[in-house]
Amino acid sequence: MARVTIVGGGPGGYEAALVAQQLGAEVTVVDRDGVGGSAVLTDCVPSKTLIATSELMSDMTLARDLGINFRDHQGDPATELYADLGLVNERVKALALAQSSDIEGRLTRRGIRVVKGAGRIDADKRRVVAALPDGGEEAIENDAVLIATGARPRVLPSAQPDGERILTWEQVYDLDELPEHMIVVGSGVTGVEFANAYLNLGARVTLVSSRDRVLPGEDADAATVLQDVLERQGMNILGKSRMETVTRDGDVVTVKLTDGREVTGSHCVLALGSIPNTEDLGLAEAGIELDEGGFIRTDKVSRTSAYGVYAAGDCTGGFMLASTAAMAGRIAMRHFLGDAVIPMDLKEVAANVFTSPEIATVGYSQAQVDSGEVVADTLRLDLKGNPRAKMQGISDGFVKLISRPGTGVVIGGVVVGPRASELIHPITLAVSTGLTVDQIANTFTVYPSISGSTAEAARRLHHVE
Ligand SMILES: Cc1cc2nc3c(=O)[nH]c(=O)nc-3n(C[C@H](O)[C@H](O)[C@H](O)COP(=O)(O)OP(=O)(O)OC[C@H]3O[C@@H](n4cnc5c(N)ncnc54)[C@H](O)[C@@H]3O)c2cc1C
Ligand SMILES: NC(=O)c1ccc[n+]([C@@H]2O[C@H](COP(=O)([O-])OP(=O)(O)OC[C@H]3O[C@@H](n4cnc5c(N)ncnc54)[C@H](O)[C@@H]3O)[C@@H](O)[C@H]2O)c1
Repeated sequence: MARVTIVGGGPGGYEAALVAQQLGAEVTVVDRDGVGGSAVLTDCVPSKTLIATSELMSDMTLARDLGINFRDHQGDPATELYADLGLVNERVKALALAQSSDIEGRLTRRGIRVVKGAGRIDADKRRVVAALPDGGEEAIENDAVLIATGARPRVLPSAQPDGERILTWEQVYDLDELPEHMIVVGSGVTGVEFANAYLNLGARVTLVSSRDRVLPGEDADAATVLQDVLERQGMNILGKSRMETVTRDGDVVTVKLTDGREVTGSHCVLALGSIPNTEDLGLAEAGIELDEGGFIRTDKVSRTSAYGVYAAGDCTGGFMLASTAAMAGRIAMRHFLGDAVIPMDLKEVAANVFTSPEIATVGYSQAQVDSGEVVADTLRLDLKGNPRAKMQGISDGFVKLISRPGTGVVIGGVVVGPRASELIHPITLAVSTGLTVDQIANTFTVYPSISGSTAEAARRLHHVE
């Protein structure tokens, strides 16, 4: 029986473990901080649970537009909603811990051994050494190793988190009161999601964005729509602003920008990107190549430069998502254990920014079309003309389709709107299976529905010969 050791129990590691066990291997997962990884314990799951509450707050704030008012027990109008952040965060942490223990239970029920400890590859690659919490060590012999150790928040010497008012995204769940004024530094996906969540929860929010618009890596039209909505709702977005230092004096946090300006608030979240957990793993000694950012270099079937050693997930960089981590881990195990392998195609990855509105994307981007990297037709259809959107009071958002000229094969798409994360699926299916705009256009959609706009966009891309 082939023996596989997986170092890291996040989505990259635990999904691989399940596949390897299914394919007949004897599997050990060595995990340091809790099965489920950062995805479940500190990043993806807690942030999306917090956002679920913040979305509800935002919907309730908009209820008046749809004819709903609130009144108190005496029948007097009540207008003020507030979030009890202590309760919200208790729910967030409980849900994350429960999910971690569900996953661990699933692994152990399948006969996968979980070792709590920090793993590293021995100079002899056939062995992983786990440093155990009691100070002891365990050497685990194996035929293949998967490294899936993830990444952690990037911090700077000039902006040291104190866990109370200057926070990484992992530390925000210990807040028991809503910050009066939250300053979010960094306007990538993490920064924008937190800025939007705290705004919806009722905090004053300033977002320090180093570029001229938020979400520099996303579709420019989508980022512009989101930025307009956030500013309309009162967020102070400081564009082209780089944080130099963050300091705290009592209850006041000061963010100093490189141009000398200063912003003061009650709290600050640092969302400056991630660095890979690739130190102290014995990688260099095992002949495993890293790139200049410290990420493990892998090929499309998750092989590293060392025979028998695979890597998956955030420690390899690229598209840093739970879904891609899980897929890379599964691919590694299928490859090693001789099952049919379909190499990872990043053009088929659907991703979502969980803001209000959400931004979901798949495939080639408008930027790639505009730069000439890919030749395509693009069409953007705003949701404000959609009957369901009108009924629901949705005025911001659009569907964008990107298709090959001539054949009409769909190669990309963007949806901006409520639950865009769900609406992107048919477009993802089209991209991965090569459907044409005409096939989408000729598929029934429910009337009235937001997805009617996807079909309508496809109809508008039809070429009459
Ligand atoms: C705030 C935030 C929100 C996010 N939201 C989403 C989202 O909504 N959707 C999405 O798809 N992605 C999201 N992501 C990205 C997603 O969380 C990551 O891509 C995902 O966690 C990567 O999984 P992984 O298995 O590579 O690593 P991780 O989840 O980081 O797991 C790695 C595990 O390895 C362990 N480990 C590290 N070193 C060792 C060692 N030496 N020995 C043993 N164990 C070790 C760690 O303790 C951890 O348990 C978000 C990221 C952030 C920061
Ligand atoms: N919904 C999701 O799926 C989700 C949510 C969060 C994160 N993620 C993933 O995690 C990965 C990382 O995203 P991220 O947003 O954490 O990191 P990022 O690297 O994309 O963004 C960090 C931002 O911080 C800015 N920055 C750095 N130093 C700064 C300074 N001194 N002053 C001002 N700005 C500064 C950078 O310019 C950059 O725009 C992404 O690949 C993303 O896909 C996914």
